[in-house]
Amino acid sequence: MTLNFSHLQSIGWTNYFMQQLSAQLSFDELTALHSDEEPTNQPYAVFRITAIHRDRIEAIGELGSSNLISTDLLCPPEFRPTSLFLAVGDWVLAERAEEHWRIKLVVEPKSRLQRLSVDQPQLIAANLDYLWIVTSANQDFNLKRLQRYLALALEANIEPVVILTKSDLCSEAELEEYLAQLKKLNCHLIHAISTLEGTGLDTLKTYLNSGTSIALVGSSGVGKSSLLNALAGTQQEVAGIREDDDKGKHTTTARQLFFIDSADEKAHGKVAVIDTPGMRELQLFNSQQGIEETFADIHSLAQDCRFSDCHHEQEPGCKVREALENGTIDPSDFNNYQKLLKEDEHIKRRDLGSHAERKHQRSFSKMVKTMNKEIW
Ligand SMILES: Nc1nc2c(ncn2[C@@H]2O[C@H](COP(=O)(O)OP(=O)(O)OP(=O)(O)O)[C@@H](O)[C@H]2O)c(=O)[nH]1
Ligand SMILES: [Zn+2]
Repeated sequence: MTLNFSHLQSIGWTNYFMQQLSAQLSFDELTALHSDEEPTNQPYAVFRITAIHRDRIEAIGELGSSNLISTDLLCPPEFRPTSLFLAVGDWVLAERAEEHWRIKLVVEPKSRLQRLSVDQPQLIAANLDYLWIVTSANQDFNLKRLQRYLALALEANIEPVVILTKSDLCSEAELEEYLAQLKKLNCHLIHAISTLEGTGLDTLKTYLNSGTSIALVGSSGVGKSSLLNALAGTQQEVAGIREDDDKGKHTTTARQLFFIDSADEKAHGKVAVIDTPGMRELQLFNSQQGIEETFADIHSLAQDCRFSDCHHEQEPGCKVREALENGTIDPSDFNNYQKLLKEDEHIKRRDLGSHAERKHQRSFSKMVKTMNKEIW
């Protein structure tokens, strides 16, 4: 039989993930996944992680041809600590474990956002199409912080969208000035809105196509939740009904994925949105490429410096210095470029030891899994 992923598609499942999953499974496992069994006997099912709590993982999936259901997944030790191995938005294959479902593998993600939190790498979200970088048209406005978010998105190959909120708080002239500054960023999707006056919301609705996944980042109070509520038309709610019980249905957590109705004509279409209230300080790591893309103009000049290891200080033939002197590049952009790269380099050097250790652990658990498969 052909698998019916129709409900999953409305929450972001695509052929891309099917291909990844097929490549990760053995023939027998694939056959079992496509089995004709009743949902109650189905050995495997695909779920999307919607929340990661200390003691449990919430996910949403489709059993048989039933509607979407929400359930808790069992998390085996090889996926712990979850902050390293699982992210909200990840697709997982789970196997039946009596009346529960246990995570078996993570479908190779299309994109993953990560940061350093209390000196530890932490996955923020996975499989996003857009990162909505939200700032407000008042004292929160800070280009340097936006560049940091931009690097985060570009590093993860997620399309960044800059949203300037609370446009009602400033004059036309001030708004023009804010927008002029934003246009200097290496991001061509920029929108000014006011949820108070309802302006600009229609443009944002064009992003809300069925199956799309969006995360919102920005300082506390810039209006992320207000924006989401305005777009959803209602309070955010978790799609699907819970299979087992009603505990923790709306527990607040830093990492939670909600579904709002899509704005396109497809009935029952959903858009996955992740609000990130916990992300006040964003510490990037492993983000060299994202930083270079964020400052593409400076980076491309740096490629032309006479010395490949040019520090852009007093070296002869430095194209960056030259551009700084003739005003082609902004000194504050240059400072931020240098600062972010230095931070990234510093963390890389400091963490080299522990990262290598983790990589070793991961390849070890992979080896054990392969051995188990062979024994089977
Ligand atoms: N003037 C004006 N105020 C707004 C607008 N949007 C939101 N606000 C106000 O800004 C405040 C913060 O809004 P929230 O939506 O809670 O901000 P947030 O980004 O979700 O904040 P955290 O949840 O702390 O991350 C509230 O008092 C809102 O009423 C707007 O378009 N114009
Ligand atoms: Zn140089």
